[in-house]
Amino acid sequence: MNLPENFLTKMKNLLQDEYDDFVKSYQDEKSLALRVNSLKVPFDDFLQKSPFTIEKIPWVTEGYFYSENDRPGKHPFHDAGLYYIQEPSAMAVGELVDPKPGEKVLDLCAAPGGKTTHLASKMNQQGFLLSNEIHPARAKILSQNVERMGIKNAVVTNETPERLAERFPSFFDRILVDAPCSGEGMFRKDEEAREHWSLESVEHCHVRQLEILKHAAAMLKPEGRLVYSTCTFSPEENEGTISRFLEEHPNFEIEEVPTYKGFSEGRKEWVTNPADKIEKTIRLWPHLMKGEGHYIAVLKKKDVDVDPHLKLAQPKVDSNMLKHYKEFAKESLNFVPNGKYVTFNDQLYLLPDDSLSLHKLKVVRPGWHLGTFKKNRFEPSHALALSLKGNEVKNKWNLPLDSKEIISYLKGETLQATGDKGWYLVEVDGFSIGWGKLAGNCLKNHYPKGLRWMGNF
Ligand SMILES: C[S@@+](CC[C@H](N)C(=O)[O-])C[C@H]1O[C@@H](n2cnc3c(N)ncnc32)[C@H](O)[C@@H]1O
Repeated sequence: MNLPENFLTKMKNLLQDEYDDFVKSYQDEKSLALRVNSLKVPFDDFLQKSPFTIEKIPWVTEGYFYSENDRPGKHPFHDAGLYYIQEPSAMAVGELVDPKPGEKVLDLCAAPGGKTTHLASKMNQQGFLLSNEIHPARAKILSQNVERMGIKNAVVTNETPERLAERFPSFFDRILVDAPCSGEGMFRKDEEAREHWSLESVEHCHVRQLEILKHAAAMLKPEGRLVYSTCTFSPEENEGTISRFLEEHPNFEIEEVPTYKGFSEGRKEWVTNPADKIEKTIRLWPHLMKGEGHYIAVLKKKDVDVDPHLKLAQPKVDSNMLKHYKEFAKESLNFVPNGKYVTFNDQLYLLPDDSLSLHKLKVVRPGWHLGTFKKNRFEPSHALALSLKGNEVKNKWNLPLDSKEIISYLKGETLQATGDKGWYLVEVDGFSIGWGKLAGNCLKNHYPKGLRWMGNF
């Protein structure tokens, strides 16, 4: 593996005796892992049904290593949102954000959604999760992952931290800044990160990180938790960024959090003017644990803010559309999902509790997508299917994991079926995966075209 020369020299100076072990770790295979989505499947059920060879990751409640012979990315359980494939060190971040159901949580740099889907799983569909991504194409991928994992209480935006800070002053209980960084910790798995790296990019990232943190700080409630993480080793972007941030924000302090075997301390001696307790921040090293390089700092806001005047959402909803939706819900579901509805063009959504006005923000997903209006009828969305359980619908069509039909369904083919006419929640081994519409002994396939499997399986 070709590692940048300047990077190696810098690491040698920093790590000294440890350097040889560090460099050797680049010859090891990267660790493969997945995180079980507790919104879709209780852990015990997953362990019983898992088709993979898995082993618990000590530092993550929901995390498991899988073996290199497994292919969890191309599996019906993946499409059903039973797990998210995620780097094992990255899972430590969600554990330390530790959001609780009912809280208001912001993930400011969220795409493609590894950590957002982890936070959502811990929130258990209760509270308000704002997942933001500044790059439009990446924000779309984030939104797709929110959908695949069956998350109901997330809003996805494509905004700058600055514009969000204007809208959400002192609002969130917890904020995650998983900052854009020079990516040194990902060199083992990401060739692009190796190619784009330079000493200048490290400095550039440090400046951008401080800017993002400044806006995050303004959005946190007093006593709230701000978690900062990177996937790089450079002290400038880790202890350096945090020390500088704390200098500029004396109303924040480093919080001590429990760590695990293989986690290391922040390095005071690697920066000038280190913040008090900087050694209580966390470094994850590839030569000391089974995972890539990461840095995590958990901060607490100490001050008491003035009451910010927040503008609650006053969503607009088309009453005709709502009528059709309620008819669909009465015919096809065992309950009517309700709350604050909002219509965007021909789409119907439910806002999470505590939503503020999203007016004039770039919104990719304003909440739980329920469906679309088409010529005086309502068509349920894929997001609705993925977040429903079998006992919540009138009709369901279960396809066993080892059946040919599940692959046919994922390819978009029509299935033979008999039963009452109408919408059926299609399941794989009891887990919702999409919709089908039954008429005349055929289950018409409503698996989204863009997600359909191609080729032979
Ligand atoms: C480390 S990645 C996030 C990974 C994500 N949290 C996950 O777990 O899947 C950092 C993200 O920050 C975004 N970003 C880049 N510049 C930014 C800026 N100025 N403000 C906010 N986010 C930015 C990048 O597009 C990228 O998606």
